Amino acid sequence: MKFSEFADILPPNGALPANAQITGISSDSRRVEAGNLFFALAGSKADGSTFAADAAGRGAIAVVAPAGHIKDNPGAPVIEVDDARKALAFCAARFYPRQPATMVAVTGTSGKTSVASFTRQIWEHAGLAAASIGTTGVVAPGRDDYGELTTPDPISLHRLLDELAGEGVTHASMEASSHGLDQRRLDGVRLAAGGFTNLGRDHMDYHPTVEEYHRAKLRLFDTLLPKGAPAVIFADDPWSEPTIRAATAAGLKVLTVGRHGDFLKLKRVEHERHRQRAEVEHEGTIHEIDLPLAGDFQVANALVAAGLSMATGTLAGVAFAALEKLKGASGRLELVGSAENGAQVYVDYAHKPDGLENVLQSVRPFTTGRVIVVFGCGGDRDRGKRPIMGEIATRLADVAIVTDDNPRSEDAATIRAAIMEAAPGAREIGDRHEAIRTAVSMLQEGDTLIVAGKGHETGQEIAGVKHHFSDHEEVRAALAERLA
Ligand SMILES: CC(=O)N[C@H]1[C@@H](OP(=O)(O)OP(=O)(O)OC[C@H]2O[C@@H](n3ccc(=O)[nH]c3=O)[C@H](O)[C@@H]2O)O[C@H](CO)[C@@H](O)[C@@H]1O[C@H](C)C(=O)N[C@@H](C)C(=O)N[C@H](CCC(=O)O)C(=O)O
Ligand SMILES: Nc1ncnc2c1ncn2[C@@H]1O[C@H](COP(=O)(O)OP(=O)(O)OP(=O)(O)O)[C@@H](O)[C@H]1O
Ligand SMILES: N[C@H](CCC[C@H](N)C(=O)O)C(=O)O
Ligand SMILES: [Mg+2]
Repeated sequence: MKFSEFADILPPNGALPANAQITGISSDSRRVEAGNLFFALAGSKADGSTFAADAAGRGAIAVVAPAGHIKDNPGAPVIEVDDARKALAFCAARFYPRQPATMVAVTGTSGKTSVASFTRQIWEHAGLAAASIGTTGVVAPGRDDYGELTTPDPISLHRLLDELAGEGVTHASMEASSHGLDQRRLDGVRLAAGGFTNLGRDHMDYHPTVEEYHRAKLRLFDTLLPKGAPAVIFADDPWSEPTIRAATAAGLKVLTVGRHGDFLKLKRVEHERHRQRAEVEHEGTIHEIDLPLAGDFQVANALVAAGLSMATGTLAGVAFAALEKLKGASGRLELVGSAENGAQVYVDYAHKPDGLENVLQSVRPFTTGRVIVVFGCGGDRDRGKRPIMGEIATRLADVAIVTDDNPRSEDAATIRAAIMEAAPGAREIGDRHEAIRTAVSMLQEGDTLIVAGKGHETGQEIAGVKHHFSDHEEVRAALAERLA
């Protein structure tokens, strides 16, 4: 691709002719190849500008950097821009030009993975070639790839979107994490609609205040979506109102869903252990929906997904019929097995205060015995949530077992101690394998066990090393041991 093809994104540079061939785009000097445009990004750990000479040495044709960051001549032309991350996102979208024709993004503290997956499933039910992109990876016709980030970096994202479009995918739903929005990872995506689930405490290690965390999420509505595009907003969250206000001010077509919703109004819901029966009003007609999923929060996720599919052209009847066939995303209040006495064991991805609170509350009405929870908190992540989650677990569960969940570079015992401080009466069993075995061995008739925090994950990261670990496998093995 010629440099001139980026003319509306990058300013001209006397040292770089308009017909210079750009062979690729990179934001990591270690991966630069001859002829690549290198984007020097100021990150959380390093300033990419310090690697400009390294990139030039590997053959970078030019370095795009924030104004004033590169002081010495790196050995390649320097192109200064106001916002290097934004420039990277747009250049990536130009370099990998194809995207599925209908793209939607969902943001919120909890429920993004579920909504992205449900939206894809509704589209599939409607006979469309659909994909979803998020925490659990990429699902599309003929693909089920594991992912590393919730919102991929712009280069990987646009390479992926281009491939998907090339494979015939016309509809795609993606998760917009607050990191992704803040770092402009999806600025170049041509979005048709956006969704909002809820807002709670999360990533306080990255965003200084909850208001700034909310503002990062709002970029989806006030910056990324084109005027007039539909914004499907869950209406029953404390943060719904400010989100609706921002989306309205941005000129979006606000469609609210939930008990306070106008577009999809939840009139009545009956929660059962493994399903929910909901009555939803749409344009004056009441639809009865039998949602085959555990967890009352899934009704909210299903409504946002239905709203996103309908806002992009799926007929109401088709969307509602699809809800009755939904499969939960892996590890989202997923029933993994039962003990011989009927006690049930769920694996759930709750790793934030709101998520934990929700999941423990959801199973209480169907638990005649005790609610038992095994959980921990990740290392190198928000430290403030540790005591909060300890308090929630002891308040809402009858038995709380505090264990490890990806200590990463931190001392695992210190993380557990911070949780235990606010969890009087909780048991501490650091080894997650042991913690799950102990919890399964204590199951009595009527009990429900929630193994929280890892969901679909297949590793336990300790001191920078990822060890294979699956809550699903551990639960199954512990249940088998009980029977043996
Ligand atoms: C804190 C954070 O979000 N970091 C992300 C960010 O890295 P960064 O820009 O801060 O990188 P940095 O290490 O400071 O380096 C700055 C720049 O120098 C470059 N560099 C560095 C070294 C070198 O030798 N040469 C070089 O060019 C780097 O490539 C980078 O461009 O941009 C990178 C590329 O997009 C991401 O891979 C990286 O994600 C890290 C691995 C991460 O753990 N991110 C998590 C926290 C995250 O993003 N999570 C969200 C939300 C999860 C959820 O709740 O669902 C997600 O979307 O997954
Ligand atoms: N609408 C919701 N409201 C509250 N809690 C929810 C909701 N949806 C899911 N949860 C809880 O949050 C956990 C994670 O759900 P999900 O993966 O769909 O969210 P997410 O926003 O993608 O999370 P992450 O940012 O960690 O990827 C679930 O296992 C469940 O415990
Ligand atoms: N995307 C989230 C996942 C956290 C999952 C939990 N198991 C943990 O390790 O804290 C993060 O990287 O912060
Ligand atoms: Mg997710």
